[in-house]
This record gives sequence, C-alpha cells and structure tokens, in this order.
Amino acid sequence: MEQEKQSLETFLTWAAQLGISDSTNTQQPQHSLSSCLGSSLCVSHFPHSGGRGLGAVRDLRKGEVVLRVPKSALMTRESVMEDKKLCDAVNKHSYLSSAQILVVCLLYEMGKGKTSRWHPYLVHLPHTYDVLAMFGEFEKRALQVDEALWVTEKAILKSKSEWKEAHTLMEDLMFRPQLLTFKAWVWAAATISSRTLHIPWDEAGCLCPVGDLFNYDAPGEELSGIEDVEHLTSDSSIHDTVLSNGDKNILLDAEQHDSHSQRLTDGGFEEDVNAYCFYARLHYKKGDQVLLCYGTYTNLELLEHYGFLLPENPNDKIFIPLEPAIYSSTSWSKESLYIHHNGKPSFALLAALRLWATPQNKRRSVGHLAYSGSPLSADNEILIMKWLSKTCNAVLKNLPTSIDEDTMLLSAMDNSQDLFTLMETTKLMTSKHEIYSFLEAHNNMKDVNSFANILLSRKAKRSMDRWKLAIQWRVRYKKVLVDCISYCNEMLESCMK
Ligand SMILES: C[S@@+](CC[C@H](N)C(=O)[O-])C[C@H]1O[C@@H](n2cnc3c(N)ncnc32)[C@H](O)[C@@H]1O
Repeated sequence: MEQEKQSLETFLTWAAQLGISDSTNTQQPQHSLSSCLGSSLCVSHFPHSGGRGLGAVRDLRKGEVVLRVPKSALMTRESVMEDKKLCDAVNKHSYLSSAQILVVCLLYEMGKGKTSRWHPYLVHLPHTYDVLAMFGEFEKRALQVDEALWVTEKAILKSKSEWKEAHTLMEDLMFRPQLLTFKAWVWAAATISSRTLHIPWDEAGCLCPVGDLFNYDAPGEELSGIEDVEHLTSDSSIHDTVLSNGDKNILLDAEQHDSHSQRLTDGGFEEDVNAYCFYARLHYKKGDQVLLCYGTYTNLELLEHYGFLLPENPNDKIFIPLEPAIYSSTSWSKESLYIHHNGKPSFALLAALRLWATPQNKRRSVGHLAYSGSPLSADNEILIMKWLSKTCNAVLKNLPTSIDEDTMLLSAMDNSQDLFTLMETTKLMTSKHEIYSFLEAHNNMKDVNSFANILLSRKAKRSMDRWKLAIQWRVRYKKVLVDCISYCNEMLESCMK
C-alpha cells in the first residue's frame, strides 16, 4: 500500500516535470513541481463508478479548465517512434493500421522497462481489462443474446488477426517471448481502446498521462433530443468521442455563463496552447468525482471498448430479431431499428413496423406519414404493438434464465465468499447449471470441498468478474424487453379506448 502511494507520488511528480498541471493559472502552471495535481483535482478511489479516478479538491465551476497536458507529454506513435530502431522497423510494415502500430509502440516501450521515458506512467496502467476481446468461451456464452455473442466473437477474431499481422514486426524488433504472446497483444490493444484520446493529427489517438484517469459519464440530456446522434459517431471508439463532442458549433447548453460553459467538449487538443485541455462538464462539489464523457455508447459498446457498463445508460439500445420483410419495408438502416433503454421502439423501428403492417399496394400512399413518425391508423397501431409485444415475449422466453434468476445469481455472487456458498445459495436455481459450467471451464473440478480454492485462483477471479459483467449486461437487455412490452401494452390500451 505504502509502496503504491509512493509510486503514485513519483508518477505525479514526473507528470509535473513534463508540464502537466491542474492549476488554473496558465501563466504559472504549477506552484510546486512535487505534483501535477492538488489545485483542482486529486487521484481518488470511486468503487461504484470506475475505481481509480479524479476527484475535485475544491468546488469546480462548469466549464472551467481542470487539467492541461502539453503535447510533449502525450504518448503518440510520433513521440514513441523518435526511437530510430522502432521507426525503421515500423516503416517496413506499412500494411499495419495506425492503431496496430500504436499497440506495437506501447509493447515496445513496455519492453524497455525502467529505461523507457514513459516508465512512471506505464507502471500505473491497469494489469488486466474486461473488454469483450478478453472474454473466454464461458464468459461469452453467459451473455446469452446472439447479437452480443456475435459482437464478442468478432472482437476476439479481429484481435487475433491484428496480432498475427503485427507478429513479424514484433519479431523484427526482437520482442521477448512474453511480449509476443496474444495475451500481451490483447492487453496492449485494450489499453489503446480504453485509454486513448482523439488527436487531430493521428487517427490512432494518444495516451495521455493523468488525463486518462478520468472515468466515464454518459452524455446527458444535451444530446437526448437527437435520437440518431449515434449515426454521426457510429464507429465508436474513444477517438470518435471527442469528435462527437468536439463540435463547438453545437451549443445546446441552456446555461450561458461564459464561453466555456457552452462547450460540449469536456476534453480536446487545443492548437493555441499546444496542449490537451480538460474542462469541468458540470458544477462539482469538493470531493465529487470529476467525470469525462468519452462519447455516446450502448452498454454492449462500452463492454467492447472499455470493459464496463452503466446500470442506467441513457444511450443503451437493444436489437431484436426482425423478419426480413420488415427490413425491406423501408429504407432505414438495420442499425436504426432498435429499442431504446427505456423500452420505447426507435423512431425508425416504429416507422418500419407501421409500413410493414400496411398492405403492399397501400404503402406508397402512406409512406410520407410513416416517415414523418405518424401512426397510420388505429388498426395498424394495434397490429404492430401486438406484434412487438409478442416478439419481445418470445425473445425473453427463449433466453436460458429469467431476470429474477439473474438478479439472484448476482446477489449470491456478491454475498458469497467462496463458490461453495454460492452453490448452496443457488441450489434451487437454474443458474446452478451455469455455476457448473463455470467450474468446468476452470478446472473440471468435481470435488465440492475444493470450490473455495477456485476463488483464490487469479484467473478464476478474473473470469468471475467478466461473468458478472455478462450477467449484468443480459439483465439490462431483458429489462429493456420487459419495458418494451409495458410500452406496447400502454399503447394498446390507449388505442382501444
Ligand atoms: C480512461 S480509463 C479511466 C481511469 C481508470 N479507472 C484507471 O484506473 O485507470 C477508462 C477505464 O476506467 C473504467 N471506467 C471508467 N468509467 C467507468 C464507469 N463509469 N464505471 C465503471 N468503470 C469505469 C473502465 O475500466 C474503463 O476502461
């Protein structure tokens, strides 16, 4: 513990020496070079929203600058490739993407150990991640929903193929065997995926010491009026994040105290000061966690890119299987046909269903109504609400566990110190099969008395954390379906009045 504190202090001193500062005084960035924090922020622990993060050391006003990280302190492809050996090797592998190269750069610096100029920063990177590419077979299956399984499978395959493609380069650079493994690659790729920030000159983004300690908050009401804002930012990654928020022409904030309070961006690279600047997106009280909006993400996207999800995510959306005729009834894209976090069908899904439920020869005459979001007739509305409710019910019934069982399993997991107690608590539940599968995936253990030991294995503990995330995700998915059924019932009632 003491060692960790010491190491954090060393890191913050190192950061101050690089000019990183949370001081409000831009002329005289830091009073002392002993820490880059202390004027606005401090590193703190927030167990329910991201773990390690940044807290306010004083009341912060919305829009005020809370951290500056000079360009020279950013870890980018450009800065790491000042190393001639790396640069020469990379130049021989031009087929690699910029993100793959940044992954190699990170592993290369890791390989340097204490001699890396980034060493004080690198030692504070998380040791493991829970992004989908790290999900094992058991954890993947625990997601239960085809769409999520498919996204996970895709993430794993992508990671594998990117690793294979970069292998020759890493061999050329004579990486030691440990850094050549797929495990090392997924770790580095997850670091890049979950921590890089957008910079205008490199699509791979940058690693930003101290600036990457901000935990995530979903964009709030300011974006909720733009239903399909995700189309603007659809290929989600943290890089798009600041892009999605960075348009200073979009001023949606009602409060207009000063120019800063209007900005939607809470972080971005600013040419005039040659630094990454972070702003308070809200008023914060001393002690509050200061959060950053990385972008607009569904829970599945958060899991894919960042390895966490939000219990209440205003940007969550779920997809249900639709008949081919529904997709072909309109020109809306498949991605726009979904159900919102609160159970309401998306604008496009409603329009598509309304047209699909209209006889083919009448569609043309009512197309304009459907595309403007209007109901077509009471009968049509009743038909689609019944269909949607029935479909959601069928999806729920086809899933291996219910919300109640999942909730009980989660609570048993939280309250059991070991797997033996967990088994006892869940003896009568369907979930016990899942627990057996977990045991099979981790040891083929048949001896109940040794369950307790499993929790001691670090690998099983990691797997359990991911299993828990998978259950939390599927519970959210199922709750959206239940809310959609309620929504349909309400609509049906009002149609039948
Ligand atoms: C840019 S880092 C933020 C700092 C990070 N907590 C750390 O200790 O280094 C992003 C990671 O923090 C975690 N995180 C951020 N916001 C979170 C939130 N609201 N809830 C849970 N985890 C969060 C996730 O693990 C994510 O991949």
